[in-house]
Amino acid sequence: MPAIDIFKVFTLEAAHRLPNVPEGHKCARLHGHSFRVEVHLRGDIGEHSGWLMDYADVKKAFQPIHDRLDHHYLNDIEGLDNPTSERLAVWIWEQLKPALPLLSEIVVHETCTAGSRYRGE
Ligand SMILES: Nc1nc2c(c(=O)[nH]1)N=C([C@H](O)[C@H](O)COP(=O)(O)OP(=O)(O)OP(=O)(O)O)CN2
Ligand SMILES: [Zn+2]
Repeated sequence: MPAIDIFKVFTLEAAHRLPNVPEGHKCARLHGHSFRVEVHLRGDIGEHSGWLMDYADVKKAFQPIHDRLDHHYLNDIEGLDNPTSERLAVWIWEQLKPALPLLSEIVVHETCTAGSRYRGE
């Protein structure tokens, strides 16, 4: 069976401010986003199951992370004192990788037009 990529998308609402931006930058002010997080996995399609992994199991693995982020002030979370979308993508990867060894990519959409992609490299 060939290798395949699958993904599941999660949404969460959260507030943040960026403490290290230049003086006067709009992102130094408290504001919020409807973040969209894509969790990608890569591996072989199961011979019998016909899938890589049940999407429901991806959702279960992501739930504790969703609980920590959704409707929270990101700057208060350990490891997210400067919660850029780049830092958030790496943070989510580090939280999720132990539960999802097939994790291949995290994409964080901070707005409709901007975001980050992390592949654990
Ligand atoms: N490389 C990064 N740049 C910026 C980040 C970031 O996390 N990484 N974050 C911000 C802000 O938090 C902001 O929320 C997003 O910025 P921006 O795309 O400028 O937001 P707008 O919706 O106002 O964009 P427009 O396309 O101009 O409407 C800033 N930069
Ligand atoms: Zn922002």
